[in-house]
Amino acid sequence: MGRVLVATAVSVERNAVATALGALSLESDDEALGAPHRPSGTTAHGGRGVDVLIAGVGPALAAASTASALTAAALQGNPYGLVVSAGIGGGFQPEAGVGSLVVADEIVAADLGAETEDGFVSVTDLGFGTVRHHPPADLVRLVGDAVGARTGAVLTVSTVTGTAERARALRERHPGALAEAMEGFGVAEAAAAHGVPVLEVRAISNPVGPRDRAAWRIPDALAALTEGFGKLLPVLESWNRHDQ
Ligand SMILES: O=C(O)c1cccc(C(=O)CC[C@H]2O[C@@H](n3cnc4c(=O)[nH]cnc43)[C@H](O)[C@@H]2O)c1
Repeated sequence: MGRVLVATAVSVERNAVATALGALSLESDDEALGAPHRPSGTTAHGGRGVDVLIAGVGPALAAASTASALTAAALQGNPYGLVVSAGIGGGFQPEAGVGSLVVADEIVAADLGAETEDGFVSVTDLGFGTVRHHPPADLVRLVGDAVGARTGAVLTVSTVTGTAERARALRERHPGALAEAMEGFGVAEAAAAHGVPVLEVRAISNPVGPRDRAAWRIPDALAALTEGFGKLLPVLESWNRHDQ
């Protein structure tokens, strides 16, 4: 069975996933969400071939951290067979309510492009690179069913949406979007560079829209993440065994 790398952004997310694995131990790490990121000593090693990495906030750091972990594992002759970007995220309303889970069927770099007089133009429309990755459809369906999550596009943004206007603009450009977060596309780029499939799972902590940081329900979302991973792990294990 291939090993699984779960890339979270911050320690509370790593801990929420590691709790589901029974792998919470380790480095005493009291970093709160929003506190400075400490990149060292950040991996929880689950007994089930699953490692949970604190990859950092934002697509660039998440990509660099994930690529480093994938390269190190490959050089050690023990490569990963699947990468999962996991954590909390903003949910587009009313589809993705606070406390619910979303599984990405598409991981989209939503602000990678150029503003023009005629609106936003993605880098692919400018002739460069890619702005979307697709997790394996069978895995998305299996995981969505197992954890009771909606499946749809999850947007990766470098700036958390803070106005109704921007939320509306994102939904107009991406009608299938259920959630936004800040790391999925970076994690997916690293996975793609290594030829490894990717999945993204988000527990919704806040609505996408006007900024109201006090209303973020982070503990509820982290509890949903733990519960979701408890149900998801057997699916990953069996998918790895049978479908790789
Ligand atoms: O309060 C702020 O201004 C602020 C600015 C940047 C980052 C944060 C974080 O708390 C990190 C958010 C962390 O969680 C994910 N997340 C959660 N909700 C959202 C959202 O609505 N839009 C984008 N990302 C979100 C994200 O993946 C980060 O890792 C706060």
